[in-house]
Amino acid sequence: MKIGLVVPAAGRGDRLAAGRPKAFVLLAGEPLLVHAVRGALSSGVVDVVVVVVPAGMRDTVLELLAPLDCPDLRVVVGGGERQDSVRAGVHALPSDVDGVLVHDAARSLAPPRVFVDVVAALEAGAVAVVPTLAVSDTIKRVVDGVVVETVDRRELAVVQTPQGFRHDALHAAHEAARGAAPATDDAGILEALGHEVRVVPGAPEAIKITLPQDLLLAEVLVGAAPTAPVAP
Ligand SMILES: Nc1ccn([C@@H]2O[C@H](COP(=O)(O)OP(=O)(O)OP(=O)(O)O)[C@@H](O)[C@H]2O)c(=O)n1
Ligand SMILES: C[C@](O)(CO)[C@H](O)COP(=O)(O)O
Repeated sequence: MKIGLVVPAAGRGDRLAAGRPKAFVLLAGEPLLVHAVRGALSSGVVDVVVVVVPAGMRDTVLELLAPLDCPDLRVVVGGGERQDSVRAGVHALPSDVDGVLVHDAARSLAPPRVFVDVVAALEAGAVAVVPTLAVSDTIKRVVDGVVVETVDRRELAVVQTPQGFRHDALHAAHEAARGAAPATDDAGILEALGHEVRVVPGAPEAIKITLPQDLLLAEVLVGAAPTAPVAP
């Protein structure tokens, strides 16, 4: 399959409040976006890269990503919501792409193994694939300050990116969702149309860097990453 990668990186990062758009905040001396794209390329499964950026940042991104040797790099400007940015990215893909990986710049430490697993599921025939982790806390539904239910966490999953889709299905779903209330992930848009969404194992280090404490954790995780292959 020919695989396109769409990286939404056009968010403001209000919750991180780092004084610049989040994708350009430094982690171990490099922008979050560079970590995210490098991780995806290391998987060896990506043929085309579309990065979706804030207005005015196109040249900066081309310069930042030049050393990574992206196979076919396109940079487009995003929209007001994540969903608008992903749609702009999907529109920038060449029509001969078969499968699409949508991967948040904010999940900078997603390991190459997850990209490989998501693409393998697409190649096995899935229309939509998400990496998930089990929930480790007890989860309750709370209404007006009162617990109304303890949810069975065995049925719950934390959902990450990269999320993988058949190109035609993702394009059609994003078109159908134009103008609707924004979804928090792309799989949700396909679910709403009745598509089956498969799961593969996520990765604990693929945290979404959202709050200042997430960036601190990411610094620790980068420092803990092995720099050489680990002997069996
Ligand atoms: N209009 C938007 C909003 C978000 N994103 C991207 O979507 C990913 C997940 O979004 P989130 O972590 O919520 O980022 P922000 O919207 O930047 O965060 P905040 O809500 O704190 O401003 C990020 O890589 C972000 O850059 C985007 O491309 N376009
Ligand atoms: C797509 C996502 O990363 C999956 O967990 C998440 O839904 C993005 O959410 P955000 O509220 O836009 O950060």
